[in-house]
Amino acid sequence: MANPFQFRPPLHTRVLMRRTSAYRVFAIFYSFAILALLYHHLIHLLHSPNTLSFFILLADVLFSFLWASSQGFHMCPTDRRVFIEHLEHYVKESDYPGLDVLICTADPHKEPPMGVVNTALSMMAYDYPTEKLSVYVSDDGGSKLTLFAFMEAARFATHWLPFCRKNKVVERCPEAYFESNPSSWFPETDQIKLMYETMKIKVESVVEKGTIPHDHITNEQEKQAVSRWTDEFTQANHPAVVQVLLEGSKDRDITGHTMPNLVYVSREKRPGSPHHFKAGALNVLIRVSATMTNAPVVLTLDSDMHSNDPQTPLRALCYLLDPDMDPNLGFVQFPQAFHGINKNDIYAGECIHVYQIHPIGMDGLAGPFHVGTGCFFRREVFSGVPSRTPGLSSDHLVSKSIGNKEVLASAHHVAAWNYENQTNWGTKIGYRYGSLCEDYFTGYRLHCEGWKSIFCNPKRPAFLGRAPINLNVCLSQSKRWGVGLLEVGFFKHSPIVFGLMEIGPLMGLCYANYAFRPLWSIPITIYAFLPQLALLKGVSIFPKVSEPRFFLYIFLFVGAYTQDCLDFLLSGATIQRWWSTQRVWMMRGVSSFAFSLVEYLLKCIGISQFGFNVTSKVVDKEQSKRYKQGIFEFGVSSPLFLPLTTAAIMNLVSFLWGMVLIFKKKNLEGMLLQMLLAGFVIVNCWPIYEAMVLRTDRGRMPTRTTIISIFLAWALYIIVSVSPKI
Ligand SMILES: O=c1ccn([C@@H]2O[C@H](COP(=O)(O)OP(=O)(O)O[C@H]3O[C@H](CO)[C@@H](O)[C@H](O)[C@H]3O)[C@@H](O)[C@H]2O)c(=O)[nH]1
Ligand SMILES: [Mn+2]
Repeated sequence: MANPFQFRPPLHTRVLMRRTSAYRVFAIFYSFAILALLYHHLIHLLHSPNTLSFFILLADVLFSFLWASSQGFHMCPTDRRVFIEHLEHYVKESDYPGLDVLICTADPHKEPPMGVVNTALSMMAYDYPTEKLSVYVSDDGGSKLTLFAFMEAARFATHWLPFCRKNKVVERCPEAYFESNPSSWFPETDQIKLMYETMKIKVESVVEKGTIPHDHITNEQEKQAVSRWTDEFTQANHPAVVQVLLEGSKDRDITGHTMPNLVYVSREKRPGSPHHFKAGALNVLIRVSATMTNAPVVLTLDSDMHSNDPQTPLRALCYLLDPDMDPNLGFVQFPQAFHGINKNDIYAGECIHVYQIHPIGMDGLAGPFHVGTGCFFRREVFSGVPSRTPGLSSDHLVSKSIGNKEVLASAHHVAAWNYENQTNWGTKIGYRYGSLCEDYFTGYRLHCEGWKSIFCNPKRPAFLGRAPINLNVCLSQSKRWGVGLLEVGFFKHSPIVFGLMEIGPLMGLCYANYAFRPLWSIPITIYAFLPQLALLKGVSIFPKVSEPRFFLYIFLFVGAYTQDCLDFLLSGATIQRWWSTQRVWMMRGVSSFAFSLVEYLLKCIGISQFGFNVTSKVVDKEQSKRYKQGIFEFGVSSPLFLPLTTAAIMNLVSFLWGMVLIFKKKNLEGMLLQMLLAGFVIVNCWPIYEAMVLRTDRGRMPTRTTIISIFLAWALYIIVSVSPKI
């Protein structure tokens, strides 16, 4: 008998990208070129061992390793499409699974509550049956100001949700909607805008003052909630607070329609007991939501990522509800995308490699890594290895109302500081502890357990967040990532050993490529200083133009750069943005990644401790103006800038000295590659010279930093000039 379902139109399709064969052929040629270079280095080192050759060999070996590990991303790049319009052939809207949205925030001063509120409102307004939707907010800042913002938001939501529904608004984050000057102005728009502005002013003034005036508390329930902030209540020492702000079974919007659940959670914190940062916060939310609604689908989000498309959950359902899907599908990852990026994306905030090129590459293997936000999980993923009987049915729904006393008691119980003691939370279940990149680490562990993932990359970004608009913040953020990645690289189940066996060689390579990213700092730093120091001493270290090896170098450099640039252009980015990305890559190499390596080593020998330094989302007006003009922001005298300025000075001086040498000795042939290298670095460092010498605004390079780096460059020169081997 014919299967009655076999004529249903597909929910999604998948194809291997056309560029795959070109990638593979190029990889073969490139590998031979690398082997030839390494062979030559080795022979040379054996014949005449010296420090310089050793460092160059070390740099090239690391470059080669990192290049080889990046090939995992290039063997099966995959393109997918989903067809939301076919979903009705598979499931009725009333049978959609429940969806629990988990949002994290950590600090009302770095993450303004109005931003978090906007994120939550945009999710509450999803095109999804409201009775199946719950939004949970974790506040690691333990701040009554954030709670107050959400009490206001809950009231505003009863107007905002029907407004979006009635007018079919696509932009459901209120701030973004009003900012975009909507062309279709509806009769109620002015009124709702006024309501939003009033709420915003009220919340912002409360946050600024740091206290909630009595007259702002309108009912007994709110009074009780706020009264938990006693004098002993501090950010690092307080009991659990679970506050139901909207209850789907009771609350109605102004048109009488049901509302989604909205729950505020601040887990218990006690001094001296580890709380595992965001991973710990998410695990509490996973448990609290399990006691209250236990939806089979869980969406995790950062506080600054608002929804940009109300149909996003339906896209995820196209995979999660497909009866022919691999039963081990664990999560559907959407890329991080950003708004407010300047024209040339000077800080490479879009991270095209991390959020586009690499996930597309992994999607043809076991699936993309988890990037912390914008990810739809099957709840089961958090309870251990995949079972053979997956279920997304609604029998999971919990029967009691979320405001029920018993339910609230168990919600508080699972948010207690010591709840996880003697359990597998963080080791075998939930988000995994042990890395500051809890997202990457958890995704890795899930893949090792046999779960699969899928990359969903719609044309209209599903979520939009904010990327740092300040170089120091940007470098600190990548320093934190660097430490987190090294923690995975040198973890007992490191991707390079355990991963390769567990998830297959290509996936293992992909994970290893990230785990060892901070190692880029070694070859980049060597190439930023050594050939230049040699140039200052008049020593030629690369082959002459007449030698065939000269072309080997040119091929290796141009080949890698061209492939990367093409990858970028194919993902829709501009060439200027690619240029910025390669520049920031070098900056990270000498600065943040080098710092991560040092910080990680110090931690290993027990000298230092590190924490999750939350990325600031506060926007300074003046800085934001400079950012829009594409001007780099230095301003503070941060140690992270020192390697940048030192390298900038070293390259400039050696280039000028090289010119002198060429004129005097006419030895252009032997020095050409060193001169080209220094010239390339100088072009990249242009904004640094400007900031050191030409600029007068507040974002210029602090004079202190410039002076220290002149001294450092000079000291390096002295060290090298007294060592006879170079
Ligand atoms: O103790 C903490 C620290 C952070 N967070 C939250 O974690 C999220 C991410 O923090 P943020 O500082 O914005 O991280 P990013 O610099 O954007 O970092 C990226 O890298 C992180 C891992 O290092 C991932 O968790 C993020 O999803 C990813 O966007 C935010 O919502 C924070 O509120 C907590 O809840 N508790
Ligand atoms: Mn963030």
